[in-house]
Amino acid sequence: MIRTIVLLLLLVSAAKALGREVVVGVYQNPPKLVAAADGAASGILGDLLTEIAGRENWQLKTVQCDWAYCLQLLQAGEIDLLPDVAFSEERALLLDFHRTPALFSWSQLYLAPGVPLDSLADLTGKKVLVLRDSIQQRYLQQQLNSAGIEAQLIETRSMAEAFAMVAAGQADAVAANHYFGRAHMDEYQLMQGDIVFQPVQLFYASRKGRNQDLLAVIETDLAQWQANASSPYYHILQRWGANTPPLQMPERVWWLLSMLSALLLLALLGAWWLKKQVAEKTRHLQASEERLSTILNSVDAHIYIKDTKGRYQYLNRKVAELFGCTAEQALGRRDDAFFDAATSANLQQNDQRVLQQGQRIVEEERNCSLDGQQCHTYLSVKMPLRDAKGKIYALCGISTDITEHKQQQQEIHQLAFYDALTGLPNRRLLLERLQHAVALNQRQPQQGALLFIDLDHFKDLNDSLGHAMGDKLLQLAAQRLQQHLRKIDTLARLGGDEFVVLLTDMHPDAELAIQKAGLIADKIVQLMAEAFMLQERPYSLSASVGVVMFSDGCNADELLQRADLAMYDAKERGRNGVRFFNQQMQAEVSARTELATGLRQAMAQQQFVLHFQPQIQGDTTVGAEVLLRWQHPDKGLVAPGLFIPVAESSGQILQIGRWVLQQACMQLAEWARHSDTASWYLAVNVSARQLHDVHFVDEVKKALRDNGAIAENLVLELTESQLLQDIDTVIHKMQQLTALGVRFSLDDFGTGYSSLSYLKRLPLSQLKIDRSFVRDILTDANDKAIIKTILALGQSLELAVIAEGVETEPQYQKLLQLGCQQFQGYLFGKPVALAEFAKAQLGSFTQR
Ligand SMILES: Nc1nc2c(ncn2[C@@H]2O[C@H](COP(=O)(O)O[C@H]3[C@@H](O)[C@H](n4cnc5c(=O)[nH]c(N)nc54)O[C@@H]3COP(=O)(O)O)[C@@H](O)[C@H]2O)c(=O)[nH]1
Repeated sequence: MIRTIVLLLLLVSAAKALGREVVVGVYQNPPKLVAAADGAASGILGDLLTEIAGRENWQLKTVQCDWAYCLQLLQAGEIDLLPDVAFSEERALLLDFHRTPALFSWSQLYLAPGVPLDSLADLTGKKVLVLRDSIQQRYLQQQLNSAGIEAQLIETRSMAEAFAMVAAGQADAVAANHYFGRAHMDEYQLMQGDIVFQPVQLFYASRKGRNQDLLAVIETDLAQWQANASSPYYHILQRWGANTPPLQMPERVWWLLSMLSALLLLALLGAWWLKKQVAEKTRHLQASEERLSTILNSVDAHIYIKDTKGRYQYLNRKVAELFGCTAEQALGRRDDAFFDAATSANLQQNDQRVLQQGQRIVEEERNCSLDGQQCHTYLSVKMPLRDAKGKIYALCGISTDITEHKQQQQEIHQLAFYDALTGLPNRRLLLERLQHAVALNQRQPQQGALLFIDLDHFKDLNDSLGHAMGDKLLQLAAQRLQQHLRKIDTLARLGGDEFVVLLTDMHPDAELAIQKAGLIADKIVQLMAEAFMLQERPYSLSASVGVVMFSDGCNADELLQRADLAMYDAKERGRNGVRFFNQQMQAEVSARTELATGLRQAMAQQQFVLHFQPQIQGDTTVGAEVLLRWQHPDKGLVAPGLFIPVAESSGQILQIGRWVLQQACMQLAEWARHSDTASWYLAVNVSARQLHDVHFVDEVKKALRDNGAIAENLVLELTESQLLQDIDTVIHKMQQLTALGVRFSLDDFGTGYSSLSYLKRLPLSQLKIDRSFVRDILTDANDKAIIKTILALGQSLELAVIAEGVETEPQYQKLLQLGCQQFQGYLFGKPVALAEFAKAQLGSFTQR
């Protein structure tokens, strides 16, 4: 055993004597590490290693490399030791270190002259040189990243190169250990910056698990030497100018480092807070973007953004639906990808007004799909979008589909201004156009005319063939008229069977214009007289036309009223003709209007009175005709011929007739109470309007009932003309009343169409020979013949016949001779008030 130990000791000492080869990496980092001219390791750490190697009999073999390469060689195990290696946890995974630091060092920034640098933030935009793979590089990069500072870190291979580059103005600063910086800053004329960072402990390092023995020796020596101020350690430090005690940091460095750390902490806190704010803002933005998107996609409008080239940059759900694709598919495409050529050209034109002239426009756009099949109308509001400098970079559009609204508007317009049956303009549109034409004519007289057309006896068609056929005929008439008019003329339907033609620009010469209007009116009468085919059968009617020419100071309403008057005049003159308006018509209308007003007052103020004219048979008064008079406060007694026609046309005859019936029945009832007069009857005139009124029968019944009159004593006088219309209804009404006992007399007999066929159907009691025949009975053989015929007719139909207008004894005698038995006329008594009538008829009749 002892021999073995001795042997080992001998081997160790032999090995020592031989000297161990230690491969050392050397790079230039003065004064800490320097490669001497012969390649030997020098500088503080080189000399220390040489001192230790000398004592331990190590043969140092140096390998020159730059820092990064040296580190690679050490990790690869190709060198045994590398001085000047700062400790880090990361490196400790790959390398072994001794425990006692060989040196303490820190890093500082060295600056080109004039570069201000008070804090890390000042590095923004600066170029900073760092040794490649150095801990300064890693540290600075981390700090800059976490503080969000954008500085450019540029790698270099050596400190000397880096200092030279800053000196040459190629960079703003260089990060270096303070040993190198202090030793070289003056040489390169750089300034020491206030930023101090990363204090480090420097060691000799070896590849993990390889040279523990070497590191153990270094550890022992360093520990002993650092504890002894006269040791080689301090000599070497002194030699390389590192006079300050290297084992502790200078106070300023600590202070600076603390400040830096505090600043860093603040910066980190600031960065964290900023990050939080940004995250929060981003969240808010995202949330509000989602909200906005939800809103934009829910609204019932098409919202979009187009760039200056008309390419879609944004579109909401409605637009995507319209295009039939997703929003993403539509982005970047132009309108010509979705609309037909005309639409996209129009859209482009509108867009250019916004994009080039910066206008905000509101336009109605009619957009049709690519195939032109689907067209919609939009109300589009488009406005330019500008950047911070006011330059237009896009447009934003909001388009609302108003197709339905437009259609409704069109329908409303159609309903408001056009006649539903014929499609012609209605009264309102006619008046609008007429007002316009009148105004134009006043500025530029070109002569215009208004033609009022009314179909004659149109009611008969409705009554006989039904309203559907009536409507059909109105449509055919409208078409026929329209075909013969110019495009600039207006044909309107006012309602019922009334049409109006507005003719403008007829002729500057008034005479010629009147001629032209007359020709057109005649043509219309001809056109309407041509048969219409209804249910495949020809139906003929006629029309009456009133014409008025535009004249000074006459407005649209007045013109229409005048044309209407002229048309009525045409009707009164036998229909199927044309009448031009003249002032006399106007005067008649004014008089009629005045009269109608007077009649209303007369009724209200009980100004009507009844006169009675006797009717004679043999020598006896058998009854009387009731004749209406108006006791006018100014004009005296007004005869019915002057007001009955107006009462008829204004409809007041219904009220007046009711009153007459009531009064007549009252009188009948009164007479019935006295034996002398009990058999007297009263003949009451009934107007056409009354007879055709639906309440007529009831009103007669009511008058009889109200007054307790005997129906058999009431004679109602009708005229032949009243029986032309709606004969069946009239017969039915007469039958209802004759069933009660009421009698009917046919007045003015012989003047109208005395048709035997209807005479036989009518439940009549009496025929009344018109006084025009009686007047000339003695002189006119014709009249005499007519009277004879009427008397014969009455006999054969078993009707009583009464002659009216008997004024003279010879007339009376002649009538008696011809066989007439009943008479009425001035010969027997004029129509007089009741009192006078009673006085005259009760006793004095025989004295005539
Ligand atoms: N609907 C109603 N119509 C009425 C009513 N009262 C009258 N009338 C209508 O007015 C017409 C004119 O009536 P009047 O002016 O009263 O004339 C009557 C007689 O005065 C006139 N007459 C009678 N005898 C003679 C005569 O010998 N010579 C002569 N020149 N005239 C005479 O005739 C009129 C009566 O005619 P008629 O009715 O045909 O019998 C009148 O014709 C009615 O139409 C009324 O209440 N309601």
